[in-house]
Amino acid sequence: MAQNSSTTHTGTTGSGADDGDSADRRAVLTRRGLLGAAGAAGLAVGAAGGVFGRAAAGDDGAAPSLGAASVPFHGVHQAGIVQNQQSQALLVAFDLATGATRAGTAALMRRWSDSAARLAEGRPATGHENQIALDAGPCSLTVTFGFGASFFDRTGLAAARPEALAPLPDFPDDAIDRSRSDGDLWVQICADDALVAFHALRVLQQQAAGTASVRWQMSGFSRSPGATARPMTTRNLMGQLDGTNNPRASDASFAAKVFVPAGPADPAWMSGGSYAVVRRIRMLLDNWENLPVDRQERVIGRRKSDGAPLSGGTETTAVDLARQNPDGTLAVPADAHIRVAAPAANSGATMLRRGFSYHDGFRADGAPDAGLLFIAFQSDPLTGFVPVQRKLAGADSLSRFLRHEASGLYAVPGGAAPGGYVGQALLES
Ligand SMILES: C=CC1=C(C)c2cc3[nH]c(cc4nc(cc5[nH]c(cc1n2)c(C)c5CCC(=O)O)C(CCC(=O)O)=C4C)c(C)c3C=C
Ligand SMILES: [Fe+2]
Repeated sequence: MAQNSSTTHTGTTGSGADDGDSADRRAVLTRRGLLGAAGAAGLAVGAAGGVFGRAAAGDDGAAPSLGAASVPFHGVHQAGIVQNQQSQALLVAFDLATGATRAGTAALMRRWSDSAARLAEGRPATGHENQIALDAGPCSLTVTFGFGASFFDRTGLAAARPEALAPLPDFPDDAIDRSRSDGDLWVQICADDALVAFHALRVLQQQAAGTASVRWQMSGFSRSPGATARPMTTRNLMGQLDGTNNPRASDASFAAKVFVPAGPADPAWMSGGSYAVVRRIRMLLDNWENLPVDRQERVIGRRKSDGAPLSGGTETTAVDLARQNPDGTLAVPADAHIRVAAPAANSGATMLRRGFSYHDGFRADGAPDAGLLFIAFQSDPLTGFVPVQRKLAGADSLSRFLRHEASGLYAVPGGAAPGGYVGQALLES
């Protein structure tokens, strides 16, 4: 089965996984044939990096367009994990209807997978087509499906529930709203166009009718492709470059850290899959913005302007946690986020962070309801997210500026082959 890595997405980086060095694996599509010239002209500049960034020409010499960029749905792994973050994300959890059967759930996963594959190619959905994305190409749409712990009880598959899907522990200072957490099914929809993403959401919701209904939904965003003079790590709403020290697909240990291996230790249906931890983390932005920049930098352990570690060098220089200032203090403070979260401080715990910013208006006290939809993919949350968050909750100076308000953990099965559907090996076992 092919890897689903072909895309013309050349925008901002942030997840670290599908970075510039994988550009040669990308199929370069041009806007011709997918979009009308007039409507796409503006988009073409942004997607290619155009006058600002890295440009790539199509086989007819035309610049590839943002709209025409596509990520195949089918592959060994589901799409939406290793690809660069798109500018738009819709996260949605569904609960199965009372009386939903395993067969009915399997039929839903088949419908959803068929639609996700069609939409990822820029084709209309079968049934429930609402024309919302009528004039657009696929815009790097990815749809990623996951199963929550409750999914297994509801479908009579309790015995198949992986140990790794044990409920996340309560962490100190968590303020979790259960109505916006968990869920039987989780769907991550990402695209470089808000209408394309919403179109996919509506199609999936309508195709679920009678089998599953929405439990919660959250909307996130990241940098738009072409917004910066060169492709670079995206910034979060605290203004920091966020994603620098993510594992890279070129790292020898990348697959072992992010994807479930084939082998007796893990369920066969999870082979090539991953576990997604989702946390809605509100930022106390008024407090944060009142902190002088040099103190903000000591909270994270990196320079705000360019992301360089306080131990010296540039953004990509390896952090030297032992380095001392001339006065003998640690260059990267003992409670700095990057020190407390580092794999070296957590028995090698690693995860692929692929979060999105959110902003949902303002709270009664005038503070923005805004922060990070933290999403982390890993081969085992019990050796990935859990120990790191346990440590952060107690020792990270960034935690003074954060509130964890919603939480979810989902088994994200491996990708589907053409003609198959996500979760087939589990639901037909
Ligand atoms: C449990 C895991 C983590 C949570 C929750 C988390 C929240 C969180 N992080 C930032 C901002 C930054 N994080 C950075 C690095 C970083 N963060 C984690 C883990 C969690 N972060 C790790 C493992 C790392 C890498 C550490 C390393 O090895 O260097 C950075 C620095 C840049 C980078 O490497 O990405 C920033 C900035 C926020 C704002 C936040 C919650 C809202
Ligand atoms: Fe972090």
